[in-house]
Amino acid sequence: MTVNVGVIGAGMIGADHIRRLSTVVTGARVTAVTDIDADRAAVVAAGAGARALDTGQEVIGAADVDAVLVTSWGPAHAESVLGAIAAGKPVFCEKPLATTAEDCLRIIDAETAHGRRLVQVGFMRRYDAGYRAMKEVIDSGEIGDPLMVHCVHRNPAVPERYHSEMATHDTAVHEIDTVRWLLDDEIVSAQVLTPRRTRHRFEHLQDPQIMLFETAGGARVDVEVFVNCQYGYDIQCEAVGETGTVRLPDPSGPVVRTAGRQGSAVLQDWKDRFAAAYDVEIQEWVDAVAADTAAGPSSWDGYAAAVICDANVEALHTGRIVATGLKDRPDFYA
Ligand SMILES: NC(=O)c1ccc[n+]([C@@H]2O[C@H](COP(=O)([O-])OP(=O)(O)OC[C@H]3O[C@@H](n4cnc5c(N)ncnc54)[C@H](O)[C@@H]3O)[C@@H](O)[C@H]2O)c1
Ligand SMILES: O[C@H]1[C@H](O)[C@@H](O)[C@H](O)[C@@H](O)[C@H]1O
Repeated sequence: MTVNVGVIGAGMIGADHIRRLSTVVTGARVTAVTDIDADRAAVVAAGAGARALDTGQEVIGAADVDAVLVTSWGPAHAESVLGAIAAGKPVFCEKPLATTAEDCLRIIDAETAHGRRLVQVGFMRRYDAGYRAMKEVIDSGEIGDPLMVHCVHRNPAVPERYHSEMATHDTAVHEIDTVRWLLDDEIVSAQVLTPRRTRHRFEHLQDPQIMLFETAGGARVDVEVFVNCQYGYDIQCEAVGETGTVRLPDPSGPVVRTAGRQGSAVLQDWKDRFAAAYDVEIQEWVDAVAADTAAGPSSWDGYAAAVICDANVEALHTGRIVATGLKDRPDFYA
């Protein structure tokens, strides 16, 4: 079966996923594309041999759309996801699932009422080979119960529009989801420490930030977010267990020795770092849709990320330890 995909939002990641669906992934084709920028939709649709439609609702309702991919701006996600659920169509939504916890809960209610999972959220690190290998080690029990996780998330630089709350919502959200998944544990509190700020930043930005999380099981997680580190895109993660540790492997590249030094390049762009993970993520989504099942990060994971991010932003502004106050996970998402 070929899955016909309709895409809402033809910007940077939307166009990249359309390319992926058209040329990398097997078993899918893009049939319809929309964007509030109609010219952009027309260009991107033409490149994929698809139709450009005027609205997201038209895409969702189209007879030649079996499944929907939402890659518009975050505040527009909830409406499209709710529309797809109402139409009974599977939907892949780039993160965030929605920009408020209330909207995430509306999606959970709609999906639960529908009776089976339709939604997958775009937390692509769960599809990265290195993180998957880490999870296998943790799940095997080889390092004992995990006690601590140390994470580093560094970007070379960010534009002026990037503000202090985005260090949580845009950047650390990846670690928030990844750690919940790696440990199969829930984050119950958040705290943010604010070191001396780098000179290499726009004035309004608190950079770096150190985020401290506690899980329901008592593990402690620290995340260094440093988005103007200058030297490259650097993602690190180490889980420390009772009898050993496991560390995320660095992307491999040739080691060059010359002029009395040895070294290898540091990636500069997050798109390169996770390109393979995006491929696996979208392939697995298409395979699940074709098999009439759903897998991967769920609406519940989208809700949890939203609530934990909100608590973390409150922690940043108040300097306090903030309880995340997540609801109990419904059996539907067990
Ligand atoms: N998982 C990841 O690593 C990852 C990476 C990048 C972006 N994202 C997420 O993907 C989403 C898109 O990011 P981007 O970088 O491609 O942004 P972008 O600004 O390049 O693209 C967004 C596009 O959506 C369109 N749009 C906005 N509202 C719309 C609506 N209501 N209907 C139709 N089109 C609409 C805009 O015109 C724009 O073309 C964001 O939610 C972002 O957080 C996730
Ligand atoms: O939107 C981007 C993206 O999510 C990257 O993966 C992250 O490293 C950046 O900090 C963020 O700004």
